[in-house]
Amino acid sequence: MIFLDNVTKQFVTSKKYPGFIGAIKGLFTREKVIKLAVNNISMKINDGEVVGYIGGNGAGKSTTIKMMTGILTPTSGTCMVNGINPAENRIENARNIGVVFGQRTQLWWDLPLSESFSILKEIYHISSVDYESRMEYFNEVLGINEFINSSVRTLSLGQRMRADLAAALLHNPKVLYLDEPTIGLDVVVKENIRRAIKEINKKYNTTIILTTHDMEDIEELCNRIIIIDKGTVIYDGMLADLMKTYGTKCIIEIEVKEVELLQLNYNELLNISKENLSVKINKNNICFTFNKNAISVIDIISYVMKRGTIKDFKVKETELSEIVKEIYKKGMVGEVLC
Ligand SMILES: Nc1ncnc2c1ncn2[C@@H]1O[C@H](COP(=O)(O)OP(=O)(O)OP(=O)(O)O)[C@@H](O)[C@H]1O
Repeated sequence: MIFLDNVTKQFVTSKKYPGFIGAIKGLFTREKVIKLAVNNISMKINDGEVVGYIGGNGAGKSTTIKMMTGILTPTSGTCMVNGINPAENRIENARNIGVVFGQRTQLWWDLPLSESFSILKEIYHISSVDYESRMEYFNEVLGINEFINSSVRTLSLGQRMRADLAAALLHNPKVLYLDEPTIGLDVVVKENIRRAIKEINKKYNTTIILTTHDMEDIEELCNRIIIIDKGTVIYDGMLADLMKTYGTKCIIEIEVKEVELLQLNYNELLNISKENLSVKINKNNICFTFNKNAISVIDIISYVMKRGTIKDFKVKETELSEIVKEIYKKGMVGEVLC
């Protein structure tokens, strides 16, 4: 279990002055600047959960993960990972965690991949029996045997990500931190990586903390999300609840045959305010943008069908990426959309 209670991290840096004179001045003045990167956050993540930890650039995600991995010490508050204080027991904590950074590899660049795995086996004191069975499993879910004898520098980005994931999991850690695990990958490889992550979570009950800007990763992998903004947790709950509350906007575009249908006042006829339904006409298309809590897709379609012929229609629901974009811009105030 991961447990954070009122955790704060502040960085103290020296004030920088612009230009050459500024640089000289900086040498003689000791003016400090305090940056509150993480501000009093609390969370509890149970074993086996897959949690999306998201936020805009500079929100405080990496700082939080660094405290969970023991790289940084909290300025105040309690951070415990599987009963261990990571900053005080870095080595013990390292045995329980795996980390994958999409942007950089943790493997030995010039060595064949098989050698990297052999080194990790020794570092983590993995028994030969466990090593063999895990390698077999990683080949099943990640297909690593295809390139096991190639040096890491020659691997494609997709192969390298699969190798990095296997390497992070070789010692069967209880917690896996994934930082942008699908960045730069094509859609097929992304799908494979996500499927492997799901399988590994199911097989080993690994707790997974995923930080990403890719909302498809979140939708595919996480039931729960935690959103951080300016160092503060602004949402911690089920993804489905966030979608239900904030994903109320829906768009239907209906192509009709009769021109009379284009001239109706739908707000009046459907008895619905302009706030909950806006209608735009474009050639023979009527575009309804509406709040799903006020009126349903079926209501609108059946109303139009009763009065004329529908040639075609398209429905577009609000995507998670749109909701999250609005939350990053405006915070969690009121209904974000519609
Ligand atoms: N070592 C440091 N010294 C001073 N300030 C820092 C340090 N590390 C991070 N910060 C600041 O703390 C804030 C949070 O940074 P952090 O790296 O945790 O954000 P993030 O959410 O991971 O962002 P991104 O998505 O861009 O990686 C930022 O304003 C950053 O500039």
